[in-house]
Amino acid sequence: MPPIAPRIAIVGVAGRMGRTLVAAVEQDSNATLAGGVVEPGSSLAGADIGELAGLGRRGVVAADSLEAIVDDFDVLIDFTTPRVSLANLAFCSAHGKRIVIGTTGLNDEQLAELDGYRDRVPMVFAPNMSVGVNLTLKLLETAARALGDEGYDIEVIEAHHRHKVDSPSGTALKMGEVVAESLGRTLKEHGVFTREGQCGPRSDTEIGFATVRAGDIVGEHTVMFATEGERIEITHKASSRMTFAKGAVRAARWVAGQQVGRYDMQDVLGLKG
Ligand SMILES: NC(=O)C1=CN([C@@H]2O[C@H](COP(=O)(O)OP(=O)(O)OC[C@H]3O[C@@H](n4cnc5c(N)ncnc54)[C@H](OP(=O)(O)O)[C@@H]3O)[C@@H](O)[C@H]2O)C=CC1
Ligand SMILES: O=C(O)C1=N[C@H](C(=O)O)C[C@H](O)C1
Repeated sequence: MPPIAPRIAIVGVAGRMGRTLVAAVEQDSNATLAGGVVEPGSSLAGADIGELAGLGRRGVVAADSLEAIVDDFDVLIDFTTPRVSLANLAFCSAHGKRIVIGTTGLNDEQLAELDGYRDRVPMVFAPNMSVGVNLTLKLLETAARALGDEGYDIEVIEAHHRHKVDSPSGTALKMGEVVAESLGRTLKEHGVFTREGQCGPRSDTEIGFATVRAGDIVGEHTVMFATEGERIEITHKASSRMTFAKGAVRAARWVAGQQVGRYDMQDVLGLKG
C-alpha cells in the first residue's frame, strides 16, 4: 500500500522551483513536507524552509546533505542541475527512496546514466510537470500525424526568463521529439538548432528551434505548422511556476505507490496509449 501522505523532501529548496515546491507540498493535504536540502556549504543551511519560501516558519530546517535527512522522507523532488540530479538519483537508489526529477539540460551521456536506474528506482523524470503541457503533447501528436507529411513546415519556439541556463528548453525538445516520432523522423537527423548568415532555404522535413531569453518569462512554447495559405500554432503559456510544482507533487504522490521503473508525466496523468 502506498503511504497515504508520502513524506516529501525537496532538493534545491532555495531555488526558484524549490521555493514554489515547498508551497505546493504545503497546500496538498495528501503530502507531508518532510525536508529540504541546499547546496553543501550554503549559508542557508539551518534556515526554516517555510521562511525560505516566504510562508513563515514551518519547523522544517534546510539540511546541506541528503545523508542528514535520509530517515525523514519517502520521495525526493529534485529541480536542480543535471550533475546534482544524477548524484541524488544514485542516493535514492542506494537508500530505497523514490524520486521525481524535473531538471532539464541533460546531455546524451547524462540521459543514458539516468536511464541506467530504470530497473533500480521508482522515478518520474519529465521536462515539464504541468498538466497543460502534457495535454499539449497529445495534441501535437495528432497535429503532426495529420499535417506533418502534407507540406507543413514545423518550427518550435520557446521563451523563458533571463536566468535559464539550458537551451532549447527541455519542453521544446520534448515537443520536437513527439512531433518527430509521430512522423518517423528523429531530432538528431532533422532538428535545426541554429540559422545564421547565408544558411539557405529550409528543407521540407527539418524541425526548427528558436529560443528567447528575457526578463521574468515563466515559460512559453509554441509549435507552428505552416504551409502556403495557413498556419496552425499550438501554444502553451505558463504564468506561474505553481503549475509545474503542483504537477511535481502529484507525481510524487503517484510514484510513492509504484514499483521500480522510469516514468514520465504522461504515466502520472494516465495519458499514455
Ligand atoms: N520539469 C519542469 O516542470 C520544470 C523544470 N525546471 C528545471 O528545473 C531546474 C531548476 O530550475 P530553477 O528552479 O529555475 O533553478 P534555480 O537555479 O533557481 O534552482 C536550482 C537550485 O538548486 C540548488 N543546488 C545546486 N546544487 C545543489 C546541491 N548540490 N544540493 C542542493 N541544492 C543544489 C541551487 O543552489 P545555488 O543557487 O546555491 O547554486 C539552486 O537553489 C532547471 O533545470 C529547469 O529547467 C524548471 C521549471 C519547471
Ligand atoms: O527553466 C525553467 O524555468 C523551465 N524549464 C523547463 C524546460 O526547460 O522545459 C520547463 C519550464 O518551461 C520552465
